[in-house]
Amino acid sequence: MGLTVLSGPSGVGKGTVVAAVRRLFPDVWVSVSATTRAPRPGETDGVEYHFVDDDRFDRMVKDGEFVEHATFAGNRYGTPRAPLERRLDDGLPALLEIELQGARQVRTAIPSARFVFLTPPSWDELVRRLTGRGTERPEVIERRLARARVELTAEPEFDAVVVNDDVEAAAARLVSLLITE
Ligand SMILES: Nc1nc2c(ncn2[C@@H]2O[C@H](COP(=O)(O)OP(=O)(O)O)[C@@H](O)[C@H]2O)c(=O)[nH]1
Ligand SMILES: Nc1ncnc2c1ncn2[C@@H]1O[C@H](COP(=O)(O)OP(=O)(O)O)[C@@H](O)[C@H]1O
Repeated sequence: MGLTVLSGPSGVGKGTVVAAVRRLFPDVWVSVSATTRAPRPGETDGVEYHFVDDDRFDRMVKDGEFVEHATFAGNRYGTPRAPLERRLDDGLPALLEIELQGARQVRTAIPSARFVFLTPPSWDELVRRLTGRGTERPEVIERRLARARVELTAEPEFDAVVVNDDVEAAAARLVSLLITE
């Protein structure tokens, strides 16, 4: 049981499925990324993300503090190296929820990781979910949907594909992948 990387287009339900995975499998450790995105209502610094400004993000990049980092829809995101390495050194399961460019960097840095792609039942359903969440302005949704079209073509790069039709079923499938050698 090592590292599992979960990717998939914005709005597919990664956050929702990861929350269900935590309930089914409380031993899983989920990395907390750093981001320059502004917190959404209800998000707490250090819980969903470490919210940092651009200067701090630059310094973290320069100091080699990230396993991977990428810009997504105008904001920067990165996986802090030290907590992940501690967890993997102890041989415990770890989960990263990151976008495609970051997943590709992890594939190079940690080739033994397992890569899982979460996909929507249909394009229209993805649009409905991203719009229905109501957390982004229309132009941000457009940017994320444009990016989603690109990300969906990368599905064949992944070791496993999970369709997020039903949240609990998708979460159970992800847990089974997390605990498989
Ligand atoms: N490369 C990379 N992507 C990340 C990281 N943390 C989050 N992301 C991805 O960045 C994208 C945008 O995340 P966010 O703004 O929280 O929106 P949401 O995932 O649609 O709720 C998603 O695809 C996340 O999986 C990270 O540390 N590195
Ligand atoms: N299986 C599902 N069926 C219907 N709606 C879903 C499902 N999974 C997630 N959602 C909804 O879709 C929206 C986007 O989910 P979210 O977890 O924020 O996606 P992501 O983290 O991939 O951007 C949310 O409003 C969420 O409640």
